[in-house]
Amino acid sequence: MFDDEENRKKTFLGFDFSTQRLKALVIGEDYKVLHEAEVEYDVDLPEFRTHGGVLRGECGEVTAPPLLWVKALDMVMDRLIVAGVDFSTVEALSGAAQQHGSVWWARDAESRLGKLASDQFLHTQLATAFVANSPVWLDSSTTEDCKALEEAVGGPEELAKITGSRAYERFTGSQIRKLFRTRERVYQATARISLVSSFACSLFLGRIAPIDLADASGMNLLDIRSKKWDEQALKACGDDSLEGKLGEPVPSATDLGAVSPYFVDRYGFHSKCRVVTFTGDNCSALAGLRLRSGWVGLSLGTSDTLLVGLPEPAAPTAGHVLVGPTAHAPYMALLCFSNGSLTRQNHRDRLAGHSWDAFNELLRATVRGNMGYMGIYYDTPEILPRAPAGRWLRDAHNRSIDKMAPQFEARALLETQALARRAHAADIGLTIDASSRVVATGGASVNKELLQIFADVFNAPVYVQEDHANAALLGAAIRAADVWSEEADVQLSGSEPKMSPVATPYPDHEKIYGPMLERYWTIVQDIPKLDSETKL
Ligand SMILES: Nc1ncnc2c1ncn2[C@@H]1O[C@H](COP(=O)(O)OP(=O)(O)O)[C@@H](O)[C@H]1O
Ligand SMILES: O=C(CO)[C@@H](O)[C@H](O)COP(=O)(O)O
Repeated sequence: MFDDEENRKKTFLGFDFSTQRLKALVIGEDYKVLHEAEVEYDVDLPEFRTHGGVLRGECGEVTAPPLLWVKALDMVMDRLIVAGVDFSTVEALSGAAQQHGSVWWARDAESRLGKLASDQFLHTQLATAFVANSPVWLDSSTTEDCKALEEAVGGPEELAKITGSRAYERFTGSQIRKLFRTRERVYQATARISLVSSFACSLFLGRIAPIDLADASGMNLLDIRSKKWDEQALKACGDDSLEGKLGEPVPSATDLGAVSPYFVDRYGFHSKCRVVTFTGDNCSALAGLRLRSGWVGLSLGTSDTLLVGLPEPAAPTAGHVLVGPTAHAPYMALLCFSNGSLTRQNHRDRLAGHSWDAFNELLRATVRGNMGYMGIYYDTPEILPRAPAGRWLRDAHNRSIDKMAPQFEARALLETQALARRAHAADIGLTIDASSRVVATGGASVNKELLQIFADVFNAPVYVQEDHANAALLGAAIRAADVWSEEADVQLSGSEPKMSPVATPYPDHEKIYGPMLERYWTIVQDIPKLDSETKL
């Protein structure tokens, strides 16, 4: 280690508080990954009794205990030490988190954050810092609140024009409204409301961190043009205290200050280590992939999402437009499908045991197009299209069937998922042409059989980033590095990400998947209760 401040080794730390696990990674000045660690909630913290990182209620409520995330942070920090991280070299840190979830802080929480004892874990000191479990993005229990919010601002189109989205059950505005309506005492006992991203940031900052503008766009409360809270939407979701509980949102590239003394004393961070605004995981993935025009990001995490950078805001009829996380992407479009990796994993377990290799063997036992068998599998209520949990299977004549052989089920699940992603992307006007490429990331992006299906269905080559399979996590560290470099006026050698093609479409893709794309819409029409007022 050098004594000279300028020549000191410089590293950047990123976190991803995602649905199923907390991941952390350290990059060097060249943005190459030096160390990594993760904590899987279900496995490493079984005392919280989560399944897939969440707790499910009987009427579509899905929550997570915020203390789970705090304890996971205690654990991941220790795992980073074991991995050999020297925290004194970290110049800046930032993070990503699952979007839309809200954290409800008790009155004395902020003062506690400011005077944490460094000889104790965070989770023992913050055990009573929260007044409620956190509703998360899988929650679908707020249909009534969505309707009221849309009515209050003049209808769904008007809400989409202002906030970038029609009302969605999982968005924070309707979640806040529900808590205000059904648990008013808890609402009144709440000093501040954070998103999961700003909550996680607060732990490092030692005070409640401001909400990031990109992630704030997933609340149905922010005017995405003026970048201020929308008064009508706030009024529809809470009382006069709501604006104060949320605080003023800030751009994603904001240096919020130095890391709290707790981390300096306990882990040996430099006292000047900067904390950069934490953002939503999809926003962070867009930043980590550094998407160019014509490229479509495909995040295959617990949810599947499609991400595209936009030069200007828009009012989508479906999906979302968010304030962008970087100067290169002033706005971004996001399509989210709730039945992603966890649904694939459930059916893998059912059809092939606990092995992806065995599942891929099943896929290889069938042909592309699956002899006409198709299947929509919603283990959890779906967001796009808005639909209840259920299963809709079809034979080659489009007749409804109850079951099919395991190899046909395996391919039907994956092909119909990819067709749905393409169909809904086309529905919001996303065109795929000869210059398009799909850039895949997230846990399932290591599965080449799956990526081949996406290449054929999208008629575009699928690339993955060579540096790391998790762009949200890498994006968090890169954002920290970019903000630090700008402020310190120090050029870092971090280069453009290296992308490798992993799947290219076969010449007969259109013949096979063109008709299936049309059949997808006919199956969707058979799914009951699709109107916006029906409870999921
Ligand atoms: N080889 C694979 N094929 C398909 N899916 C995989 C494979 N390996 C891991 N996954 C899936 O990746 C998911 C986790 O992805 P990740 O991006 O970490 O999710 P999240 O960020 O939402 O917690 C798991 O649900 C798992 O099923
Ligand atoms: O709700 C959304 C996006 O609108 C989800 O994409 C969450 O942000 C969860 O992300 P993953 O844990 O699946 O990456």
